[in-house]
Amino acid sequence: MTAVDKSQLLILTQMLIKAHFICAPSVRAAVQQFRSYAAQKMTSSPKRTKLNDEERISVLNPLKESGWTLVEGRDAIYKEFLFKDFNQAFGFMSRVALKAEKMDHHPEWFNVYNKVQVTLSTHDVGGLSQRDITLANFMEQIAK
Ligand SMILES: C[C@H](O)[C@H](O)[C@H]1CNC2=NC(N)=NC(=O)C2=N1
Repeated sequence: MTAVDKSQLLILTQMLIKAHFICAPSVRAAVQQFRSYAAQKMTSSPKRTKLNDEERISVLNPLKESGWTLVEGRDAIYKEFLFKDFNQAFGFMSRVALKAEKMDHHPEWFNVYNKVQVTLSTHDVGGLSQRDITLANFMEQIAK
């Protein structure tokens, strides 16, 4: 390596170090933002498109066995949950509410004392989507 090469290399290295210190915090913030956006998309935001015929059979049948029914005259599913008392019912609703907010997908529901009646449908697409299935399965998990 010639002397000129060495000094050029030194200047370039110094520039890179400077650039790194100037850019690093904002780049790191952007990378962090992208990561959490991607994580959110992957973990808690299934697609908001109508279920196709195949999906209807594979994902709806298990829910039907757990007491979910198809709503008449509307592409939605329904279930009535019964708890020991209001405390249990409201605890259930609180946990579902946090999940719903995370998913940006909200149940239609009605509560009196120990009873919670739930209807799930995706208004944006005018029918059932994977989000309804995910939320219904979450309710099944925590109602046990
Ligand atoms: C603007 C906002 O993303 C939409 O209104 C979301 C909110 N929560 C929702 N919840 C339900 N159940 N269906 C939706 O289509 C829906 N859309």
